[in-house]
Amino acid sequence: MSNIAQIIVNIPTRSITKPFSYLIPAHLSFAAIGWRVLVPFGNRKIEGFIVGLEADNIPGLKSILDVLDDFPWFDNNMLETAKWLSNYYLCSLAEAMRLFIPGQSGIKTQKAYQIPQALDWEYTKALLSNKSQEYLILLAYINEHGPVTLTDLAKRFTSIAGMIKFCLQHKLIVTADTVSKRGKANSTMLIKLAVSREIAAQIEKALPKSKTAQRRLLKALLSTQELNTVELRSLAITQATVKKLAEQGLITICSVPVFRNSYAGAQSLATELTLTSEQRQALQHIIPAINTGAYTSFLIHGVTGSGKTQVYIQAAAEARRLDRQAIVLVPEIALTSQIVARFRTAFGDDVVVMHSKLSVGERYDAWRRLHAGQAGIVIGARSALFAPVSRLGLIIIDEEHEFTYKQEETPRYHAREVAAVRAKLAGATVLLGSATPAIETYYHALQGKHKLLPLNKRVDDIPMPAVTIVDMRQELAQGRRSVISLPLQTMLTEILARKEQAIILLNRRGYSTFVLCRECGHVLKCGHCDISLVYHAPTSILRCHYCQERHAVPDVCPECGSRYIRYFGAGTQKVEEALNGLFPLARIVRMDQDTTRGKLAHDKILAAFAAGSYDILLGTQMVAKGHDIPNVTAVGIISADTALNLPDFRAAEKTFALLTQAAGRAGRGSKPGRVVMQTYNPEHYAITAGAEHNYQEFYQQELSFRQQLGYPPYANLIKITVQANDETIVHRQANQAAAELTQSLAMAGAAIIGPFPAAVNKVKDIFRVNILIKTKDLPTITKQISTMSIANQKNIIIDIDPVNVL
Ligand SMILES: Nc1ncnc2c1ncn2[C@@H]1O[C@H](COP(=O)(O)OP(=O)(O)OP(=O)(O)O)[C@@H](O)[C@H]1O
Ligand SMILES: [Zn+2]
Repeated sequence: MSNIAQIIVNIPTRSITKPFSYLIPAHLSFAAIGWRVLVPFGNRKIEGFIVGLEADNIPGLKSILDVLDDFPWFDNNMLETAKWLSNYYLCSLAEAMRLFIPGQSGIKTQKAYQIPQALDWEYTKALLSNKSQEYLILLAYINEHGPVTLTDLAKRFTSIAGMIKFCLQHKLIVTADTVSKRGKANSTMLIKLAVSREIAAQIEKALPKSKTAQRRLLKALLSTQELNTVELRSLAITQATVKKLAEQGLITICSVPVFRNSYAGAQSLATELTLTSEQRQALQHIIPAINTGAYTSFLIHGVTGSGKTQVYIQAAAEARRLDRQAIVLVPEIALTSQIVARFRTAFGDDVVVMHSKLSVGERYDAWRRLHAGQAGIVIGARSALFAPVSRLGLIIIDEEHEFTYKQEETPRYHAREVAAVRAKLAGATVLLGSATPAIETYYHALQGKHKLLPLNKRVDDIPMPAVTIVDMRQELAQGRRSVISLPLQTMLTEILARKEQAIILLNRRGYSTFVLCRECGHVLKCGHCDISLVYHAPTSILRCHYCQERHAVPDVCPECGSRYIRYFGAGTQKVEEALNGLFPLARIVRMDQDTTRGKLAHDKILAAFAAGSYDILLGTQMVAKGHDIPNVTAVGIISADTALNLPDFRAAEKTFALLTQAAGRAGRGSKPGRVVMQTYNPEHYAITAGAEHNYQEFYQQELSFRQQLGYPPYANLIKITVQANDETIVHRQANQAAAELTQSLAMAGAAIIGPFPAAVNKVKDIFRVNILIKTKDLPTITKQISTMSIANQKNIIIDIDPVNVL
């Protein structure tokens, strides 16, 4: 029989990647893989998860102290998903499993005191004879209630610290830690009669008149069989009364989980809205798939404003009807309060929202409710994928093309890939949704990996907005130097006069994006990062957007001493200034990283804008995402080219998606929408196709480009990044790694590109050099890499299917 458990301890640190061995004591022999346990670790007691079992005889092992739940925390599907993750993304099982473990440890240990077993009370009394009575009272209290915490004692005794010190010194008390789980249980107390009704009735009559509460409780139980906490409260019956009757053996107290299912709300919503014929058709495929209980994956390719959310809600309702749970992933929880609100309207308390602002207790509570099946729908960013739902029936990934679905730290997983694995194990349905699906996803859909469900029209046949492309070279030729072109200015003037609203996008924050000496051409750069400093206007400060360092603006060029220091490139602050100049009466609100630092800042700005408190919402890509505001009839894109010129093979895809999404915010209500796109590349297919809302056109062009260069979806990529604070070392190591890779992978038909310095080759004083591997046989290549020395070097990052290749 296995007597040793391998345990991953739950300490939020990346440095612990290996499990530790602990002895399983006989009375806990039922503890199996997946159980959450309490183990000694250093001089602490902490939470751990059993990941392996073996039978062996290793001397000197510490024992597991206790189990923390009465069920295994990891079910088989969760464990299998973690194993897949560790194989596919080349991380340790511990790192993969940690994804399923909510943040910080869920247990709390507190110092406590108790009386040692062999305390000689006679000796103690003698010892304390010249001390105050308080000492004996204290010891008696600890004896009766121990172990007791210092906090508890401090409430009852004054000058407790001195007494504790004395008692510890003389071994009258010993320390013992108490362990409690954070997060309150979602259960309610239920009271029942423990004796027959006849006996209960007799006792009730025999009770003295003064015991009114006890009589009231018995009477109530005689008439209703059982009472819960709420009913007890309404009868004004206290815990003390309940306890008295329980002690006499007249009643039993049990605890039952609260089950909240607000599915009823969904039905009423379903009847209120008449689905569009396209929504209905999509659901005619999705609903039977959910019912089969076998894995199916769908791609809902729906233009902006086609009502994808409603399809998600109906699909979730079907999963709930079958008593299965749903995971809903959104790109960024702070920007998606609208979808959360719609799910809440439909499902009420059945929805659990996971976000980083939850406290440990709240997070735990959410986890427990999902685990116990008391909540059926979890909405959150990519990490919600690891929610402990044991009856998974549906995974929805909204805006599936978004890059936030890729985690940029170990384990570098992509939510779309992991969702497929989890769903396959659980026999669940996957719904991917987007107006601009990732090239890979659409390609895979055409290959049959996802069933393609198009929503080609906006609800109510609302037309797509009309887009004007403005060639900024022409503007300049006509002597116009403003960041706001004439067509954009005209459009804004018109809609402001009609009391309609506008969204203006510029995906760069700050005032000026670089500062240059006109005399010698020197560009001011961060001392720690190889990137130009951004000028921020209100504080007149230069900031590095990579390490956040601040610099004062120099009076003269640090290179040549010239006074000709000038500012170039426009950020959101500059556009705000220009808009204020052109439209002094318009109410303008800016939303970018600088204005959304506070909690709920995004929500506040968006809610105020949606409520009509502002006329123009200006900001970075966060203004372009998913918002559904009927009075927005105009969208202005200051620079369609911000992402286009980056040396990234996904530059066009990013540009097309952002333009389409941004344009899609216009004209979603009864009034038609218009869009102005400013660009220096008016002929580029990402821009022309974006202006025509023509995904097919973009897809065809982009696919042939990918095919020519052998990029995804025609091959898989692996990015190897070597990092070090010394430039020579980093290059030497990267060259070595590349040589090693070439030698061992060439046979397997992989192409090795590089090493080449990262686009920003130094960040926070760390130099970075990349190597890219292209392969059509990812499993073989990753397996090969896992055996190489680079797989175990701390300063080398291996990124499977990287989203960012820069
Ligand atoms: N069947 C329907 N009848 C009437 N209105 C609907 C219907 N379905 C959805 N709507 C409304 O249409 C609007 C657009 O829907 P939704 O926000 O789901 O679009 P979307 O497809 O997610 O768009 P985007 O990709 O731009 O985020 C919303 O205001 C929604 O309430
Ligand atoms: Zn910096």
